[in-house]
Amino acid sequence: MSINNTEKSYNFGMIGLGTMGRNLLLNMADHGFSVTGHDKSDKMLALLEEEGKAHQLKGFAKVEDFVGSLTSPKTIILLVPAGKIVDEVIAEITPLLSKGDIIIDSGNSYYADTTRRSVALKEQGFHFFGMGISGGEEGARFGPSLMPGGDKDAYSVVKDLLEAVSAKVNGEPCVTYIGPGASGHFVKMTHNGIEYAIMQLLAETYDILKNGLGYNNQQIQQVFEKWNNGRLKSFLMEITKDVFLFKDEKTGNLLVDEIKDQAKSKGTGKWTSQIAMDVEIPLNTIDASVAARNLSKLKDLRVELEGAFGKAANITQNEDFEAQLEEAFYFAMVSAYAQGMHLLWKASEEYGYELNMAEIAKIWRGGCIIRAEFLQDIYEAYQKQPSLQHLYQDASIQQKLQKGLKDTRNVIASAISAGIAVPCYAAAITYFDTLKTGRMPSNLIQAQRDYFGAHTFERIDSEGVFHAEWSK
Ligand SMILES: NC(=O)C1=CN([C@@H]2O[C@H](COP(=O)(O)OP(=O)(O)OC[C@H]3O[C@@H](n4cnc5c(N)ncnc54)[C@H](OP(=O)(O)O)[C@@H]3O)[C@@H](O)[C@H]2O)C=CC1
Ligand SMILES: O=C(CO)[C@H](O)[C@H](O)COP(=O)(O)O
Repeated sequence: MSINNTEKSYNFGMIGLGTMGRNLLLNMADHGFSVTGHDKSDKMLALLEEEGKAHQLKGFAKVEDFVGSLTSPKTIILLVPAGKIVDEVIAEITPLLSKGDIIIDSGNSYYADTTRRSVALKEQGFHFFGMGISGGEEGARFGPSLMPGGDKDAYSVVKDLLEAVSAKVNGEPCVTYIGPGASGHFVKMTHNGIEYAIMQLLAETYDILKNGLGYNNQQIQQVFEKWNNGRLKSFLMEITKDVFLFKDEKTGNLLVDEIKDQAKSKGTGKWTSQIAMDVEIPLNTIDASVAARNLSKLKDLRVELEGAFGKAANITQNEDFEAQLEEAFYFAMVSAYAQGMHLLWKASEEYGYELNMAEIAKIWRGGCIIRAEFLQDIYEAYQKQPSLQHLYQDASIQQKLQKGLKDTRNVIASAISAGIAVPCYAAAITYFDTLKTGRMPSNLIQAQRDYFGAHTFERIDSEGVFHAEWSK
């Protein structure tokens, strides 16, 4: 059965019309592209009913009709749940496609799956690329940040479409060709790792304000609102401040107070930490945010241990505490972005992604969940020094970190003294302190390894490896 079918052919097709696919399809239609959709359920019918009059939308309930309606090269974007569904959809459509046709997986697919799919589809003569998308429902509808990576020839076919539908900052589209292979999905995964850390930092700040300083939700909203008018301006700060005033229809209370303190996840944050471990890049702040979601799930154990050890105390505040907290947030936020960029720097080398770090920062300035004023600073840092290993090496960022360091230490020490859990803040300062330690105590680790396992050690004064008979 076809829906709103005509004899017309369509240039781009979307499979998966849920939160993201539906909105991106509407966005494409808004920009005058001739598009059609398909979903395994009857979502196309609902979409046509709601939006069909206002938009030139077509849809097909049968995948054969959907594929058949596309002009060549047939170009299909997938926005279905990541994992085996992507393989199932690819297996369903490839017999209906011809060599040279293009498949774009825009879901949050695991980068190694994208590498596997790229190789397999290339062997079959298809063009394939993995494209990260960020911006949620609103972004997909009115301008997301897009991270396409893989087959460059295929990118040239969809470049105009992607540039048209993406968010714009200073008139420039928030999309760029990221690089070969699974680089698009790797960059999106890293984006989400940073997202986890910033979200957790906002949550820890809420805890400090609420339980440390005794602020109510309105007061917390005001703090975030004030910060959002300054250098901390970001999409996550913006939406978080709104949460504190949102009323629950059911109880009439503020909804935030009615929500369970157990955070869920779909995996991208965990993958970021796992892969960073594989390529030996430390992501202390991001790792702490992944672990914090897991800690949140241990509700019964947390309640039991609160009974045994007691609740956190108040923070004895001085009048500057709020301003110091702003410095601490800035400091910790920088660590999250710096760690993500450091991972990308390493991945570029390790996997041959040839990443342009400035361009990545540039396309994250708009449309995506981690868009923030600070991304302009990151963009400028990598523009000045394209091969910069770490953001902390940038002189202007060094100056800002140095300025807030004393306040940052004071805030984190005060929270820790009061027993308020600040895993990301603590990780941020520890990460910084370790990175600026010229001689770490790791000589002792090597001595221990050699003592119990004859793993050998290296000496400062001579080349080569050595072993000592420690127990003699
Ligand atoms: N939501 C977000 O903010 C973001 C999501 N993403 C990623 O984008 C992808 C899509 O996410 P989202 O839109 O939120 O997910 P949804 O679950 O809202 O939408 C997915 C759609 O795909 C449909 N679907 C499932 N299997 C098939 C199939 N075999 N053939 C055709 N359609 C199918 C689903 O139908 P049914 O419901 O009937 O199963 C559903 O309508 C995911 O990988 C997600 O991680 C990326 C960025 C942001
Ligand atoms: O990609 C996204 C935002 O950028 C998705 O919203 C993703 O689902 C968020 O991750 P999680 O569900 O693990 O919190």
